Amino acid sequence: MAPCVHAQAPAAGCGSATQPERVAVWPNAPGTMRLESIRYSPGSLQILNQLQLPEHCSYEALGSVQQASEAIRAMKVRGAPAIALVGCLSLAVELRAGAGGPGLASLVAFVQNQLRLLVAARPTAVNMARAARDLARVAAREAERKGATEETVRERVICFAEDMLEKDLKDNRNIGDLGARHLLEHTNPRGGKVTVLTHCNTGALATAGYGTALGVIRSLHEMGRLEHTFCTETRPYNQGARLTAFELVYEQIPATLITDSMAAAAMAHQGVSAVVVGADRVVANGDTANKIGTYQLAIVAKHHGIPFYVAAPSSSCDLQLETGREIVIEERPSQELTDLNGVRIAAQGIRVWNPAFDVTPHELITGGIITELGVFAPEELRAALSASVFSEGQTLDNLQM
Ligand SMILES: CSC[C@H]1O[C@H](OP(=O)(O)O)[C@H](O)[C@@H]1O
Repeated sequence: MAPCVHAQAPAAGCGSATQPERVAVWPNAPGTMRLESIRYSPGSLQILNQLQLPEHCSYEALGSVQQASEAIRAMKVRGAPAIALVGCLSLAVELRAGAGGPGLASLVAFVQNQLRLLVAARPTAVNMARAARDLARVAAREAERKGATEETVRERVICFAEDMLEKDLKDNRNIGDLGARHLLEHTNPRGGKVTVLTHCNTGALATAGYGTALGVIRSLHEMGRLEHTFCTETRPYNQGARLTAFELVYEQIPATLITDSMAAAAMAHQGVSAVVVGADRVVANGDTANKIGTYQLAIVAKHHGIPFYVAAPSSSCDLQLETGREIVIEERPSQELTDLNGVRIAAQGIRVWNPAFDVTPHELITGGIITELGVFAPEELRAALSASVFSEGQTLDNLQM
């Protein structure tokens, strides 16, 4: 089968642990380079194993949906957009290898079953569920078309999955630029520059590239308007200390790592202009599920009168849920909290609660919700999105796949 026109060429590695090798250059951004969490070419999918960052930079091939589902559940690859991309591209690899069938009906059923497996891996982020609904619809509609063959069904699903890569990168560029401009207009830049505090990892390691909240920081830096970044370590998985710090150092963006417990003091004494975080699921009223610790950052930002922004593509929005109370919050193994690099740090016998996310009420998102379509107040989101990108109908939860 001929590859869809936009398949990515395989890229170089990411070099040594401390000095990662430079890889593809951002479109329209002279001089900056990017890390790649995902490497894809027709029939081949590799992920950067993020459990080993920042010490070791190694790519792992994923040849099946089962392997992708295991890698997502283990958080070798994480980040709402990256999870959806890896899930869908793993299905594309399987289909190109001839999996599924024989016959149109069994091929469509195979696609639906594989997508269910991927959606179940991590339930809070909506991106995989949204992509699964869309891909299942693409497969079913092609199979119903007069003259359809197994080949055409495979090709339609593969092209849809490959399209997602380019779209995510383009969306992140828009999120970065729109968010940077809004932030500069709505805060009081000292000397024309702003200081931003961010949480978890929302950069190239959580997406197809550039990032969402970290994309805003990249755009500010590219405009010469970023004074400084504070990134929180983001216990217990340490996405900030291990991944965001890695990206910021890699691109020589001025930044300081702080513990999660230092965030209030940083907002009180370090001239923070704005807080910008990512999202795993933004619902219709603007309530947002994001990495655990986000909710308290929003409370502290409100106390200090610092604008609090959520940056997320429309693919992270779920208008079929009215409020954040409906969002399923993933709970993760206690070892992620009791152990550090395989060494136990918590007292034996202590009970553990380890929710991977919390929900920030829309009232605390005072800066706005930055999407690729624009920056919206929470109360504007539903109208802004439902007109432009959301095909209503099938709900995400009861995927009739
Ligand atoms: C653009 S990534 C969005 C989101 O995903 C991260 O969660 P995880 O690392 O557990 O997959 C974090 O909540 C980011 O804000």
